Amino acid sequence: MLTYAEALATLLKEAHPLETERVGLSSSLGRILAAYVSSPLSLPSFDNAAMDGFAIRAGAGDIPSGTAFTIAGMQAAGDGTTAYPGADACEIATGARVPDGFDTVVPVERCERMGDIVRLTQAEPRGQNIRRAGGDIATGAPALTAGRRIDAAAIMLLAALGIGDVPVARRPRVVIINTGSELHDSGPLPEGGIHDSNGPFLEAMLASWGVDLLARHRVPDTGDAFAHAVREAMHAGVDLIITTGAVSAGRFDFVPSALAALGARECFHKVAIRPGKPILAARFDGGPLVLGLPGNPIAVAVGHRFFLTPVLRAMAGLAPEKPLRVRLAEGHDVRPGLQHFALGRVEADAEGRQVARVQRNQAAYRIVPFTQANTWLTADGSFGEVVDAWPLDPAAAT
Ligand SMILES: Nc1nc2c(c(=O)[nH]1)N[C@H]1C(S)=C(S)[C@@H](COP(=O)(O)OP(=O)(O)OC[C@H]3O[C@@H](n4cnc5c(N)ncnc54)[C@H](O)[C@@H]3O)O[C@H]1N2
Ligand code: MOO
Ligand SMILES: [Mg+2]
Repeated sequence: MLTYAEALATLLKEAHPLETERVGLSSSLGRILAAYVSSPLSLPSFDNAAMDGFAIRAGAGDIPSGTAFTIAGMQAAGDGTTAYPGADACEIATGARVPDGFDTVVPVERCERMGDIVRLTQAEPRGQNIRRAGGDIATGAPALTAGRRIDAAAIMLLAALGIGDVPVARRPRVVIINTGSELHDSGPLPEGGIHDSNGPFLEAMLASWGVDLLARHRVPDTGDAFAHAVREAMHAGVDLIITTGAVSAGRFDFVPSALAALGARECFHKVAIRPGKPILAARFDGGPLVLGLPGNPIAVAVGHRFFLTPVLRAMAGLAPEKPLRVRLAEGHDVRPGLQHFALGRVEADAEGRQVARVQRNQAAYRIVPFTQANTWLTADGSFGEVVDAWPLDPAAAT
């Protein structure tokens, strides 16, 4: 049986970066920047007043209190370059261009105006209250790095730089296929039925990552129904099919054979991990990649976090994630020979140091501990002094 590292390496060979597309700024939120953005202009692009008051031509040194100037005009925000030949002062608004040769802005609170004369009521250091051109970012300087998930802050900077559209990674076209005759939506259940939790979970996680979800099918435990859903997904031009259930050792575990019958090339089936051991990956040459997750919900959560997320990152052109190494508060014995993924919490201990605790009473089928965890902890063999910690929600990872 493959180790996790071997299985992941095999899988990532099949996950190629998707093409880049350009999107308008207003539809770029949440997208992953596909290329480095350097600043096309300097910000601010001209020297402008930081305060409402008077622009002064102070000349050499600071301006003593009581100095008076004749006001030659008014410079409003948005006015172009206006020269004030021979003048030493003009009224100015916050954000307005500082006229050439003027070198200080005195706020209205620090002077008094009589007609077209303004007199300083306090000494004013030269050069005050001017936002210098390029003071925020210079032309050609790095603005945003490739791989950045575009958030509102990035949009503020891109808009300030006058950038109207950005290169982003194309979103993968994904189809989810949940298998199980026992599965039902919310509401009353027939005898033996259960509510489908894998489907809504995967749909939510993929929405927060940002994919183009073409469909979510639920199929009964027959290979034909499953094959029909796979064929429909392939006609729709899907990049990635995620299935849940029917990959283990039972009579109704038809996914491996159904995919083989459809011509998929199996990349691996069963990995030395827990939860998630029966996981499967297959590839339709020239077609989609298939990730066959086990049916147990926590195995689906592990499959999503440690197999699907690395695939989504590779398709978005992102480098593999790096976990945080943290100290374990207490030991946690596990079955040797398997790589374990345990739900946990990373918190500051009494001394304020990051420490990890494994969630108690978690099992491959229990869902409640998942809602109380804030991290996944991984270790091959027993959990010793330190473990690797991964944020629960990969969209939050950088
Ligand atoms: N003899 C063996 N039995 C099992 C083994 C094994 O090695 N030998 N592996 C166990 C492990 S580990 C897992 S994980 C499960 C995975 O089995 P399948 O992938 O075949 O999944 P199913 O049998 O279809 O379902 C398992 C379990 O999960 C429930 N389920 C399925 N889909 C959903 C869904 N969408 N929402 C909520 N719950 C779902 C299903 O009702 C079953 O209870 O196999 C073990 N068995
Ligand atoms: O893969 Mo499992 O260990 O039951 O979820
Ligand atoms: Mg089964």
